[in-house]
Amino acid sequence: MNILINDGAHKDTITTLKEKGFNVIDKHFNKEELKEKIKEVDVLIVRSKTKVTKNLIDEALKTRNLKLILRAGVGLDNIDLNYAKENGIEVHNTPLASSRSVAELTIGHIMSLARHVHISNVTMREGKWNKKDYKGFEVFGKTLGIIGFGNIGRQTATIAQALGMNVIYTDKLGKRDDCPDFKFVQFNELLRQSDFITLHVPFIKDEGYVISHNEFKQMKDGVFIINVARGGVVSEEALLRALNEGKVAGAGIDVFEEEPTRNEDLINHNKVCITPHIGASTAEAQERIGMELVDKIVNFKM
Ligand SMILES: NC(=O)c1ccc[n+]([C@@H]2O[C@H](COP(=O)([O-])OP(=O)(O)OC[C@H]3O[C@@H](n4cnc5c(N)ncnc54)[C@H](O)[C@@H]3O)[C@@H](O)[C@H]2O)c1
Ligand SMILES: O=C(O)CC[C@@H](O)C(=O)O
Repeated sequence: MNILINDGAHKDTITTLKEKGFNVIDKHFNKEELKEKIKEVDVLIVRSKTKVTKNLIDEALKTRNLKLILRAGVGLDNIDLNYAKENGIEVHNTPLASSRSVAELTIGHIMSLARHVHISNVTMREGKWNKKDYKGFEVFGKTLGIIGFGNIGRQTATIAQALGMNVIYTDKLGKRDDCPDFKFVQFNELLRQSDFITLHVPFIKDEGYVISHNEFKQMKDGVFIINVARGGVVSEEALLRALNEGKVAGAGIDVFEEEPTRNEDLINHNKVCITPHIGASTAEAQERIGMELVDKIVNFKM
């Protein structure tokens, strides 16, 4: 069986797959190259970089070798899921393997914003000692509003609660009966009550932004926004305006409407703590993801 790992994988994943007798191609093919390569592949493994579009699937269908697409991670927005399934190609992700890592990055952004860590790193390297400008605040007692109370949202809630934050959440599926420690509120109520708002929802193209101009208007003055979910769930244009008008005091952003982002206004904004889509980029998450991929391949019935 030919397995193409197009966006890299943990070294143990590759070794284990080879030991089990699979032919592993651990190499990145760009969009054009992949159109050819996909014809000889049985299993395609991708992270977020490779876009598995209808066109790419059409190329695969010319030989019908491709039977399984594995997303080494959670979000399936880079894969044309319906088209793959309609054509008998199975698609799976690794839904739990990175939740803790993404939640920890969320808390990292919160702490950085509260204490100016991100901007101190910039100004100190410019030779400045801006001690007076960097009076922060404790997160203890502050209200964290979580939009999307799935795997990552709930992990974030647990850590935030341990820090003494008052956690409220909303979810399109409503109140979760298995989470009695956390208070469910309606979406608009969460916008009004929160000091920090963090999103942990999937990007669904047809649904558009979850947070845009109208939602910013309803928030507290001086609110902080964290988006480690997906570019496209928060409007970058609306966020920049809210930051510049002072409505939003700071933002922690790991994901962008276009990646790699070229949004210089966002990248260079003093009130933005920024990371290059590294939510799942920890040794532990990648190892767990890798082992889950191996299990899925070994148990896949060709
Ligand atoms: N930054 C990263 O590296 C990174 C890593 C992993 C996942 N992610 C992103 O995080 C997202 C969430 O991951 P998860 O594992 O928690 O997913 P999940 O499916 O466990 O939870 C998502 C929750 O959001 C809810 N939801 C969906 N749309 C909503 C909306 N508009 N308003 C309110 N609730 C809504 C769902 O009902 C669900 O409970 C993923 O879809 C992915 O895009 C990012
Ligand atoms: O591939 C990555 O590193 C990002 C993964 C992350 O966004 C996910 O949805 O799992």
